Amino acid sequence: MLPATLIGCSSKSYFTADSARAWFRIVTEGLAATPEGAEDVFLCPSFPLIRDALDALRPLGGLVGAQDVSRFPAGAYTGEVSAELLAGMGARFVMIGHPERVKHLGEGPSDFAVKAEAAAEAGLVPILIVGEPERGADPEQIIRPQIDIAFGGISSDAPVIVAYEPTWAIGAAEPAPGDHVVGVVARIREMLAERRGESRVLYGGSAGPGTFDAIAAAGRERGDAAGIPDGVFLGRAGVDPRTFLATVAEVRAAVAA
Ligand SMILES: O=C(CO)COP(=O)(O)O
Repeated sequence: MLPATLIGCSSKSYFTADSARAWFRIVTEGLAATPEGAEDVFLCPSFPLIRDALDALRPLGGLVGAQDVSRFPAGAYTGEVSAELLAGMGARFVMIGHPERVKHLGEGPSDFAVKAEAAAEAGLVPILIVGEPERGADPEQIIRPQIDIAFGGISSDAPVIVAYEPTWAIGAAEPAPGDHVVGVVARIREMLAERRGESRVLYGGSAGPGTFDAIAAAGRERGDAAGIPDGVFLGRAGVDPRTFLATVAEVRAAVAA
């Protein structure tokens, strides 16, 4: 079973050994002081930090994901990190389809499909990042194929997470407007309802304190509960441990309200 709410951070390539140590210390202290611990929290750090992330978060019920996975099985693939290794270590998630991997590493939909398959085969849950590349592009037309292609090779029973991250809102001055997010998340849920397995939908893209509240308020205003995501997926803001803790507190309060 996937947690009902998920508040996560992809630390991308931001952490140094020292800043990661500080993050784990501050975040685990903060979460340990809450009744929920880390039961709704996950971190996708760089590969070398996966063990530290597991040691820090798992005792509090938190989950750990990887930012990428090899398309190959364990074997003679120098530099690769197999899904089997990640799963065996205790990781639960693998990010797939992030626009930064498209832009900087030339990945595309066929890579995402192969990686989702490798992940699911090892029992890892793919976190598929979807979203329109430019402001104004039709999210409906873009996201449906992203989901269909990436999940085309995995069983309909496999659990999946979709993070709605419009490319224009990643690394931007502000997140996508709440009203826009609500409309797209509701559609993504309809697309995922065609699958048999469990799914969660998150929002990411310059998310931080205030983002989930704004989306939830827009959802209530539209009377569209299905448009409110199951949580948020932070980049930059989450790399600051105190901002991450503030976001966790905000989402928990909003969900409980
Ligand atoms: O890409 C992201 C998470 O996957 C979001 O990054 P930022 O929050 O830094 O825009």
